Amino acid sequence: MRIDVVTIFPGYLAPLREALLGRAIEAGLVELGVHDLRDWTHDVHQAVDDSPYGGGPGMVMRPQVWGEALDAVLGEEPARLVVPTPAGRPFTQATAQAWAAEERLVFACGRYEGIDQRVVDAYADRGPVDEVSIGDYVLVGGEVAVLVMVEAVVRLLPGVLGNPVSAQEDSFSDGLLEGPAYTRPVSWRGLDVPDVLRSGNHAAIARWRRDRALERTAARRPDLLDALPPDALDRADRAF
Ligand SMILES: NC(=S)c1ccno1
Repeated sequence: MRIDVVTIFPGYLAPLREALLGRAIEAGLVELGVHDLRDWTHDVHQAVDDSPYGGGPGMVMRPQVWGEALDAVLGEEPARLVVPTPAGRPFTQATAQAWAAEERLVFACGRYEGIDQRVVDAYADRGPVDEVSIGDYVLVGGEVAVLVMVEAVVRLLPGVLGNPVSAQEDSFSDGLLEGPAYTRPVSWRGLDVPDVLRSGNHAAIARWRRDRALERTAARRPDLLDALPPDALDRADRAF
C-alpha cells in the first residue's frame, strides 16, 4: 500500500515513521509520502487560505493550491482521497478494514475552517473521495486524525502485526468490544486473575471471554449490540 499525506505541517506526521508503522515502512509493506502544501503556493507569503464567502469566522483553504497539490500527488494512479473533517461520516473499524484493501490512500489535511468544498467536488469525478470523522469533536486540523486512521489501517495489512490473530480478535472485529485481558502475576494488590483463565479449559475460557465482551458491550456500547446482524448471537450468547 502507498499512503500520501498533504499538510501544511509535515512534522506532525513524523510519528508515522516510528515503531510498528516505521517497521512496516522499512519492511516495504507500506510506502509513505508526506508533502508540504505550501510547496504549491506561488506568492511570497505562501498563502494557503482566504476569507470565507458569505462571511463568518476564520479562514478557508484555497482551492487553487489544493488543486495543484493533489494533481501532483495523485498523478494518474487510482487512489482513495480521504479528507478528515468533523462533518464527515464516522471512521470505524469497518472503514479501516475496507481501506486496508486499497492500493493507495491520499490524505488531505485541512486546517482553519476547512478546505473549499469545490476541492472535494472536483476530485469526486476522478475517484472515490471520503470525508470522514474520527469522532464527534473538533480538532485544529486533520493531521491528528490521519495519524489515527493510518495506524488503524496499516496494522491490518498482512505482515504488519506479529500475530495476525490479534487483528481478528480486536474490539469491533466481531461487532463487540474486547473483554478484559490479564497477565502475570496471578495476584496483584489483592486482585486475582479469574480462575477460568488459568483452568486450561479452552471451551470455558472462550465462553467466559465472550460473556465478558457481551457484558462490556451492553454496558458501554449498547448501540453495537443493536447493530449486530440477527445471526450474530448464538443461543449461549442470548442466555447471557
Ligand atoms: N473529528 C475530526 S476527523 C476532525 C478533523 C478536523 N477537526 O476535527
